Amino acid sequence: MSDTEHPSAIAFIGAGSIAESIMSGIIEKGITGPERIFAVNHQNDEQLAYLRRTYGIRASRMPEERDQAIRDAAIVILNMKPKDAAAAIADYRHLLRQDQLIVSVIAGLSIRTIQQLLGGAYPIVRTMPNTSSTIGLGATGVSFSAEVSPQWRETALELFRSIGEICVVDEDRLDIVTGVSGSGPAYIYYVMEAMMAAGVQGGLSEEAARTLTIQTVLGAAQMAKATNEAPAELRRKVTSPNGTTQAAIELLDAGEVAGHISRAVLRAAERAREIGQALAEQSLPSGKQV
Ligand SMILES: NC(=O)C1=CN([C@@H]2O[C@H](COP(=O)(O)OP(=O)(O)OC[C@H]3O[C@@H](n4cnc5c(N)ncnc54)[C@H](O)[C@@H]3O)[C@@H](O)[C@H]2O)C=CC1
Ligand SMILES: O=C(O)[C@@H]1CCC=N1
Repeated sequence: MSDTEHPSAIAFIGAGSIAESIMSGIIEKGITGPERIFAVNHQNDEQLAYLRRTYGIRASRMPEERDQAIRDAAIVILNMKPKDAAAAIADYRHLLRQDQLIVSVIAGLSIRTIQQLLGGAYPIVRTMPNTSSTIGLGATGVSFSAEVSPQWRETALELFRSIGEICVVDEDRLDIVTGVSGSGPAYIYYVMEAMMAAGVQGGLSEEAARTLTIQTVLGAAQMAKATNEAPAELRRKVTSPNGTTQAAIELLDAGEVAGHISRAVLRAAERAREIGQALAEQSLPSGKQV
């Protein structure tokens, strides 16, 4: 998507980890010029200065500049924590219009609740990206409200496609997308931390343990993608009968690690649902806190 085809200005409300991942990815891919990107956060001016310096975007909490930028934006991306969503939407909804595309990356927050908080049938793209979007290797689940036109759908898909792989799913599947790929990078980092620590414990330098671990994870993911073989088959090829891998896997099996990982993914999905339910209740007049 070139700047001339889609000269849309994009406003990020919330300027933390995931906002930075998405904006850096779309700038890196040349989706839109950094001068067309605006970001605002709650109170961290240092973070906004960092984003201006690092990416050349516009970022400010000055009311005039902020309000104008949000009004001018064709696409507004909501990037705050679930607990802050209701207050943030209340702060900004007077600036938003139904001819803008509202994108949410907020875990659990349903399209219905967003529309309730906005007070109208705004076109909403609900997504679940991940932080690997920073380097164009994100994995994003996407679903649309009925109000999103085919043209807006394509624009949103191109936006997220430019920073990685996308899967369009029914909205009720976004919680399990959160469990698998939204939170997913953290599980892989968790395994990497343990592999590196063991490498050092076994006598490697930190640098060697880090290099070998990163390359191993990268190579395993690339192999799965490039060969299209099932992970179980790829694992079989590493595992010599009665060899080192078998010894390691037996230990993992004894600890029911695969079951724990599956349960962890499902627990993350369940947590997304809980967050969503609390937000839905909170959006009602006598709502409770998330
Ligand atoms: N970090 C991740 O890997 C992913 C996060 N998400 C979702 O993204 C959202 C943000 O997560 P992070 O970036 O990790 O959080 P973060 O804490 O790094 O950033 C949140 C941002 O929201 C801003 N904010 C809060 N209230 C605001 C308000 N009233 N007006 C303007 N800005 C406001 C904060 O100032 C901060 O810049 C969450 O809802 C999370 O579910 C989704 C996918 C992956
Ligand atoms: O931990 C969280 O709640 C967010 C959603 C997916 C990744 N980070």
